[in-house]
Amino acid sequence: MAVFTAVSLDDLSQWIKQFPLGRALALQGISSGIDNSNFFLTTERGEFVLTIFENLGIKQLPFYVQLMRHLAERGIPVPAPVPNADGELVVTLQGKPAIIVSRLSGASQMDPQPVHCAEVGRMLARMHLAGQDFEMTQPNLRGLDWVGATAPQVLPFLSEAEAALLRTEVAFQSEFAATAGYAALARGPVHADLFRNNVMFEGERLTGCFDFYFAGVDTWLFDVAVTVNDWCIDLATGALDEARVRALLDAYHGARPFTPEERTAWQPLLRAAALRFWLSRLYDFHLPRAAELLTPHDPTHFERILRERIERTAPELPV
Ligand SMILES: Nc1ncnc2c1ncn2[C@@H]1O[C@H](COP(=O)(O)OP(=O)(O)OP(=O)(O)O)[C@@H](O)[C@H]1O
Ligand SMILES: N[C@@H](CCO)C(=O)O
Repeated sequence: MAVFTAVSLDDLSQWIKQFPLGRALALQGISSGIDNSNFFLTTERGEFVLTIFENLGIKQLPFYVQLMRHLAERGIPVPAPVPNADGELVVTLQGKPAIIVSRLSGASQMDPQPVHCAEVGRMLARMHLAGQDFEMTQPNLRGLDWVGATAPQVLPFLSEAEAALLRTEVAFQSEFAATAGYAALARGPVHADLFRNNVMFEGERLTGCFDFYFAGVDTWLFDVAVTVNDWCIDLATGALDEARVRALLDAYHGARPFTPEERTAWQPLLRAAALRFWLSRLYDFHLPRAAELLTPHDPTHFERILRERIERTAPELPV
């Protein structure tokens, strides 16, 4: 159950008046999600999602929320934050930061086919392009600095084989990040967590994506790698499914062509993306937050993906 802060319609009756949404008519807690309290909110003006932030620092929120607004204004199908009468997007509810955003239609596609992967690839490329003139900046807070700081914290909990893999991969990624080829990669705001559960579909049509709370400025290719490592794999083994990889990459390339530097960096970045989620899952598994209420994600899933990417060359980026 992912409603950590209790809110009733009664609690909202005064609070909602600062928004141009009319009266709140219905409020329903959303049970999925592990980081925030989410509610479907029906008002006289339509369907919305109310999010109360449980863990995110107030300092980071403006980047995420303004980025959603920026992308929504440019026609990318992401939840549009609703400003209050003072133009503020983040307001306090029950003593915590909260936002109201538009509700996307559709449902997650947890068994994606090439047609769905193509939609995701096209949308991701459009999102990268639309983010180019976003003025705020915040690094990817799960980037290489975080990897370097977090790996030593989990190492004491690992088997010898796991520890060896982690050490070797962190060293490999640090070396790669110091190359001129890496420095030449295109960068901008990236979603950085575009997994199957963060995208909505109606049939074969993508209706939107959400959960921007790991967004930051990083290489566009890292975002592509994160997305491919979830959308285009056999979940049991972590192996890439060539037809889905091709569909996603071709569609992305059609909207924003890959560069020669990106073609060179593709295999290392697939590994970087696997490492990032292996490490965050290891951290959550071995060092859970005091108030953690839910079962952490399985770290071995991303260990398998990382080993796969090291052992087998993935389909190359299209030319
Ligand atoms: N704008 C939206 N439109 C429709 N549904 C939404 C929207 N935002 C969130 N949801 C629903 O709420 C659920 C939880 O949202 P979200 O994934 O953002 O929460 P979270 O706590 O950050 O989760 P996690 O960290 O596990 O990804 C989603 O699975 C989705 O069903
Ligand atoms: N997508 C992340 C969870 C955080 O959103 C994972 O699968 O580990």
